[in-house]
Amino acid sequence: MDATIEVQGLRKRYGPTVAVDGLSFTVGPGQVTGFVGPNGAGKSTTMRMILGLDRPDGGTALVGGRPYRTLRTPLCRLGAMLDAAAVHPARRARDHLLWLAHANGLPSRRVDEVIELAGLAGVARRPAGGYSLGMRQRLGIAAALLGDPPVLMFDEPVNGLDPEGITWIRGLLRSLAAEGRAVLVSSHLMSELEGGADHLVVIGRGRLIADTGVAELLDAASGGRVHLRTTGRQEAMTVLAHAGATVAADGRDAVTVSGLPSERIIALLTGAGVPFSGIAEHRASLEEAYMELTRDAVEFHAVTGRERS
Ligand SMILES: Nc1ncnc2c1ncn2[C@@H]1O[C@H](COP(=O)(O)OP(=O)(O)OP(=O)(O)O)[C@@H](O)[C@H]1O
Repeated sequence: MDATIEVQGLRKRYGPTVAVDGLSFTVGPGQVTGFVGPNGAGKSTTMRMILGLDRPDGGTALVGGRPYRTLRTPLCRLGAMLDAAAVHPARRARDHLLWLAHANGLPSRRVDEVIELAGLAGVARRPAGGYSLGMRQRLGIAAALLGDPPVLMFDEPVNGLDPEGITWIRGLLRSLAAEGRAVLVSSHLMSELEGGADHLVVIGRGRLIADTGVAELLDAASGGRVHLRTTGRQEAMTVLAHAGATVAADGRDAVTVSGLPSERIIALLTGAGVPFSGIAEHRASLEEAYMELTRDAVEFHAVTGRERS
């Protein structure tokens, strides 16, 4: 079976609210795809439709080429965590997982493997009622991994976790993708995906804003800007502007230059005898790139928020 999720023209409306508005994207194997958008953008609704928990008003969502509801061994096709595991407080993690495994025809041996994978070995025999949010997230992830599925989907898995938990999840997602699986992970905070995702599907107001590799997005957002440190700021600005660059003073002894590559800037300044002590190409952060992409969607939400109050 293909390790893919294919969403095509997906639509969902709740009364007057259009939650998902003609969304199409593909989640491919061997990479972590970040599914990003502001609060209310439609991420959870899309994931519920992929899992067949919500019926689309239009469009299709396929897991390995088939609708989730038609899969004969769904747990072995797609593992998902939409909420931190909801477990009876008196039930132990191991028993919860054993019950899930047996209900799906999976061996008890697999339960011990996922307990190990999710880092729950130390607490698996304690009642879940005493678990922290982080431990419940790990239990949800263990359950998603039970069927060893080629496709994984996690809704806001790092929400509320401490830095150690975030680092752990990031590593886990990367290793799952390195095994060739398709991994879709949602977040409303781009910073949570920095260093964790290879590809991004960005949505706003239920619509696709960007479907792009992380590297391409960062290159585009970096915009060829160069930071220059110089004691001859005015002179540097004149020389570079004359050569066609866009220049902006940046503090007392620095200039931001766009429109010229660094080698050309160095050649021009050296030729004109303008001293400079540092030159660095600007690298946008993922957060910066995301803010740029979603500005319109966020403005929309700010307006509707005011209208509601
Ligand atoms: N069951 C529902 N009934 C009515 N409206 C809903 C329902 N589920 C979602 N919505 C609305 O649909 C829109 C999309 O919500 P959704 O939860 O899918 O967004 P999200 O991107 O997952 O947001 P968040 O990052 O806050 O989880 C929102 O306006 C939300 O209020």
